[in-house]
Amino acid sequence: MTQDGTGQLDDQAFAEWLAERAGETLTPLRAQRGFADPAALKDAGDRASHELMTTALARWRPADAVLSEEEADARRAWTAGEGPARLSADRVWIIDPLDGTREFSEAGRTDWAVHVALWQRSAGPDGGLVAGAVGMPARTTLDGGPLVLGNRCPTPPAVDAPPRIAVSRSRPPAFVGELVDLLDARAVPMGSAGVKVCAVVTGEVDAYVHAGGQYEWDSAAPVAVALGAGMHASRIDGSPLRYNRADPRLPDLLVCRPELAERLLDAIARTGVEMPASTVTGSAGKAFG
Ligand SMILES: Nc1ncnc2c1ncn2[C@@H]1O[C@H](COP(=O)(O)O)[C@@H](OP(=O)(O)O)[C@H]1O
Ligand SMILES: [Mg+2]
Repeated sequence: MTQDGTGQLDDQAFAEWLAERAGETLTPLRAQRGFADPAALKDAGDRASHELMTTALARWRPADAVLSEEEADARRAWTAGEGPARLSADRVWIIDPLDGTREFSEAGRTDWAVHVALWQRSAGPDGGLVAGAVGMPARTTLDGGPLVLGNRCPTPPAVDAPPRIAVSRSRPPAFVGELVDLLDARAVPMGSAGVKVCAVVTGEVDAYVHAGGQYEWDSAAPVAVALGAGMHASRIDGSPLRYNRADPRLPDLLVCRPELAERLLDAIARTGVEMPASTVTGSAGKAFG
């Protein structure tokens, strides 16, 4: 954490730098500890990455607030008149130190990620995401470097084929079978919200649909990356995704190629799934193997 110039990086470059640094902590942990005790490996990964990221944020962005999955009270829904500093802050880093924790603890899997997003109050009536990076430390770029997607990725060309829809391996939405039938689509199970959104951005799939439970840190950085690439990102009823709320639950989302958004939203509504009036947590579907 002594790199010269880190303090001068703009927010987007800093987000990418931080995602890459966290990966440098997580990758050796898997090699050192092995996979015999998955629960201990998950805990060690969550802790080490959270520690590195919050230390870096305190050093390089001391005036900003942080919402991390791994902090005490992260999941608490605050009521009026109480709450952490982030609720009155102008800038909040929303981080998931290790997304796809389950896959991180399984040998050979590369579908886990590090999420770094910056929410800023001045970015809209409800604030908005102004920077974001998703690091995938177990995947590499063509020149062998660690894969980190920022918010300036190009939109991949449209494909004239049945839609491929990324879904959770372990907790896919209950309506996914019906959705796939309605669209003559194909479900593509994989781990990590960040990896699934990046698969949309790179053109590996055309959409990512989730429902049944998630928190702001699961989608903030991936959504910043998706919006930067010109993708559609919303709740599954088409309403906006809002961040840095008193209640951090954000249980459903749709990220997809822009030209598919209307068709997908319409098909999701036709499945009869209960639409998200609030942050109600619903039931997840049957897991993929
Ligand atoms: N029904 C649910 N309730 C709460 N969190 C959920 C969930 N389904 C998925 N998630 C969270 O969303 C992230 C991506 O899930 P998945 O890999 O299954 O697609 C994971 O984050 P973490 O790995 O950070 O816990 C997971 O915990
Ligand atoms: Mg997560």
